[in-house]
Amino acid sequence: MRPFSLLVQAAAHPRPHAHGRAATLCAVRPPCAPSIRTFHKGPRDTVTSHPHPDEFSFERLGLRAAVLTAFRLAFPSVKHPTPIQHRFIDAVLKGNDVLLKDKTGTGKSFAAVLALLSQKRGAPYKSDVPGLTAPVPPITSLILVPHRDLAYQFYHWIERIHHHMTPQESLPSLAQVFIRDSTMSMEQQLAPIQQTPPHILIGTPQALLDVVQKDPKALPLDRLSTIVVDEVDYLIETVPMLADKRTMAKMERKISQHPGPTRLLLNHIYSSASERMEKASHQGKNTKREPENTRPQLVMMSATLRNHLRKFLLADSGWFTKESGKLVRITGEVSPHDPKAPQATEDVAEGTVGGTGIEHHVLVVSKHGDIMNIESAVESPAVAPEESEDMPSDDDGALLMSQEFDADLALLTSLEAVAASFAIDVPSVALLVLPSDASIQRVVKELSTYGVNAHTLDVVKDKSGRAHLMRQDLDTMAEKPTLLVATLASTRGLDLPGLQHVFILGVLDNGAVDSYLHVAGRVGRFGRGGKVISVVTERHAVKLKNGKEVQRDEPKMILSLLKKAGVKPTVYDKFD
Ligand SMILES: Nc1ncnc2c1ncn2[C@@H]1O[C@H](COP(=O)(O)OP(=O)(O)OP(=O)(O)O)[C@@H](O)[C@H]1O
Repeated sequence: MRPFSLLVQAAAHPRPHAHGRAATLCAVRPPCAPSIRTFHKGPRDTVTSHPHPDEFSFERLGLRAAVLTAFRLAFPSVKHPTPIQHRFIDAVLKGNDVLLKDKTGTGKSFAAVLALLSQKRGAPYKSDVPGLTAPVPPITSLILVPHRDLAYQFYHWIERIHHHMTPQESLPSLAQVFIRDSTMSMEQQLAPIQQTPPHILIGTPQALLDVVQKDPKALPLDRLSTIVVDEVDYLIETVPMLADKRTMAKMERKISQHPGPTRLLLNHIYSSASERMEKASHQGKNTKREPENTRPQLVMMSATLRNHLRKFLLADSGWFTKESGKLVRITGEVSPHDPKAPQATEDVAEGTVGGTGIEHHVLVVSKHGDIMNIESAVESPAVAPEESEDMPSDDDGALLMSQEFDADLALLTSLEAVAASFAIDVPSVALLVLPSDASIQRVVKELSTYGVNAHTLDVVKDKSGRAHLMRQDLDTMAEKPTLLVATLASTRGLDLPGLQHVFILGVLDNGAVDSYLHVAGRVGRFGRGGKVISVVTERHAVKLKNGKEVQRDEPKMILSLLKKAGVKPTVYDKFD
């Protein structure tokens, strides 16, 4: 079996040179200024994603020599950092807190890895773990990710670089993954991390929170130098500005009563750090010299960062530094839907789909099983209809199909459309993303009855420590094209550079634009092209859990979200 790396090796090439605009670092005013609810935007560091080799080089960034040499050998196709990567790595290595937003597939996560690998490791200390007598080095950085596949992707990049490092420390001392694993007890999972604390620990917030809640001393989180939160808008829930203030208040109450694991974990880490720093300053200790008496540097990033989340992070969370000039905000090319752009509203997506060469198609499945391009898929821009009253909302509970609509027929016809497109259009590998409540197993089974080589998308680590796609012999992908099937929850941030086609079944996340942007962003990475093909069902009645019947108009929902995302559906020429 060939490793997952082969997908990565087919990695994107940088775009042809484009001149980057000079960027200015900006600092956000310390949150101790005026009111806690006041949000100081400050100037943004807005730069272009395109590389400019003369100005920007990995060599100038001060990466650790061993890391630089190994990275060059492991990723020969990655020649120059983009201006944003340059700014980002520089800011991280200087110890600043960073809030980064740039399009999907522009190398944010990859740049974070290079920066973290180059960080200095703290001095060994006497651990609290029973039975551990010799001093151990601290965990330097913690990377928080929304799902296991992304954790293994980070791990895999590090593994590839580690392979070329000299002198070579052991891989577990460089990086380890900590995710929920039902096959092992928490203690069994923790043992290798406690025995050999890694330089970089990659984990999901829930798994780490489980540990902290059971035993706050089990992991030395009080000695972390840096915390990176990838896909921050997915991990931290905030309430958007709504016209209905009562609903907003209700949602805010819900979040404060039941904060998610990332909030709880960061609250734990940063409030403990503040307490320690306060105590140390009362005792007159020099906090700079004692790692356990400082707060960890915080780096957060995503391709989509709504204003309400940004406000929460910068003004209310209390996690970012209050030190003047120590917080760097970096924003990629401004999308036409950025709040700075004319007519933009809070409700409009603040992100764009990564590649410029991505085509967006929408196929509509009729009640009678016909498949056709969405009506407005022409050269002219699609006009999105107004939001309708009868569109189901999250509060209505899960949707149930009504008697008149044959959900099974719709599903099978949609899968038939995917199977047909896959057969004629996909040379090696494609991704099919399903709604969160769909059964991957059933879809994989149905697709195989249409002769599709379909598999669950699953990145795993094997016994030798290598990360790869489960059950995938990537050697055979070109001979036997493969369709990887996943749900929305497990595709965030995933990098499959060979991917040129993403199929989306239905309208994901009830029409949330950001979800579409992230799924679509699995293609078109680093300037490559790709196709995003949504297969939706004609308007039909659905029964909600509360017994109410509403109309679900998927064609209308998708047109509305595409308009917000700033993209136009074009005709998919394989169908009428
Ligand atoms: N400077 C570079 N030149 C060429 N390729 C690069 C460069 N930096 C990263 N890449 C490649 O680009 C791909 C995308 O990287 P990455 O997953 O870090 O993007 P991202 O911005 O984090 O995406 P997302 O927003 O979807 O999480 C990877 O395959 C990586 O190897």
